[in-house]
Amino acid sequence: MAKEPVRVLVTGAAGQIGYALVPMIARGIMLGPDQPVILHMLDIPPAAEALNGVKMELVDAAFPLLKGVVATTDAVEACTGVSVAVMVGGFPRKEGMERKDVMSKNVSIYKAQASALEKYAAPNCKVLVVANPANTNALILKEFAPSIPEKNITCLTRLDHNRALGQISERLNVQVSDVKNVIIWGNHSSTQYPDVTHATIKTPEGEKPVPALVNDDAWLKGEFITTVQQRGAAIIKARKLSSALSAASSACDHIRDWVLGTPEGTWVSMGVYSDGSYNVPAGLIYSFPVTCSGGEWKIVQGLSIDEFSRGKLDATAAELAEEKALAYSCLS
Ligand SMILES: NC(=O)c1ccc[n+]([C@@H]2O[C@H](COP(=O)([O-])OP(=O)(O)OC[C@H]3O[C@@H](n4cnc5c(N)ncnc54)[C@H](O)[C@@H]3O)[C@@H](O)[C@H]2O)c1
Ligand SMILES: O=C(O)C[C@H](O)C(=O)O
Repeated sequence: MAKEPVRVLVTGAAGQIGYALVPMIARGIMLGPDQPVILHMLDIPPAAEALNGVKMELVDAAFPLLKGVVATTDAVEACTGVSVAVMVGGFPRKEGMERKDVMSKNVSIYKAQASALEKYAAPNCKVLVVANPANTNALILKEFAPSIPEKNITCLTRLDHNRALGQISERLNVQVSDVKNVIIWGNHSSTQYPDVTHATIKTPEGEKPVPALVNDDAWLKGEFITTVQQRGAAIIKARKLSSALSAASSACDHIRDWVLGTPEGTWVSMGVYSDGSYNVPAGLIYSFPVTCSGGEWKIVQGLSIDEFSRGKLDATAAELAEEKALAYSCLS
């Protein structure tokens, strides 16, 4: 029997990530090739005409899984009945800015949209915040939507996770699909900690640890980390626009794994509400290694954390605590 369509919200849908993301959702890349979808696209009035153009293109593409399109500038209409909400709406940084420089504009959007989601989305709606500063926008959304369970509010660090996989694959000249279990800890910012301590490569002789195969601690603790931390800035420098196709693809990966589950023996990185695991202060949205099953994520427990890693985990947590304080000062 054909499945009932799922309503998926994309905010900022007239923007560049939105333009890459909505066709991926309509093709089944986010929720699976047998899951029909109804797309809800929200943007602001100055972008209404462009948004309508995106809607026209979705109709023209005749996606078999696409059962309807709502294109609106009304947050209530956009949020009504959605089971997945991908929050991309906001303002991207420009060259030379840090992601937190867009804080004051973006956190107020997330405070306002929290209540529309809380009141009108389907019960158990899964929320993914993409817009920067992603962790702190997600935290503000959580705090101003107290009836949405905290486990349902997440932010995107899967792009950083995928960037780390890509860097290891290039360095070792192996297929990216053979690299797994990197970790992004902390903030989607230049203090994030891309960690390969527990990462492995699939080889004909079985799984081998990445640190032993790379065999260059200076690179792993230096250039590898800064390349991943600075990749967003490098894309902005090259494109004069922030990453879009990789962000859209990673957002699909994030929701797909959350809804459909992670493969056995594999974890991914998600920004989730900290419960104090790994001595990360509770009450921050922090990126952890997680596995997903039955539509729920779970933080991977018991990984060893050496002194180098401990310092990095704490530094990015400290930045998130600062961002939280700054966000509240912007809202007051
Ligand atoms: N977490 C990540 O990995 C990641 C990756 C790439 C980009 N980003 C962030 O995603 C966001 C979007 O990036 P983009 O390149 O698509 O930007 P963009 O400027 O092309 O698009 C953003 C869209 O949001 C809309 N918008 C603004 N305020 C809104 C509101 N209140 N409600 C609904 N829509 C609203 C704008 O009109 C615009 O159409 C930025 O904050 C960017 O920094 C995050
Ligand atoms: O870096 C940015 O500002 C955009 C995005 O967060 C990215 O990581 O590409």
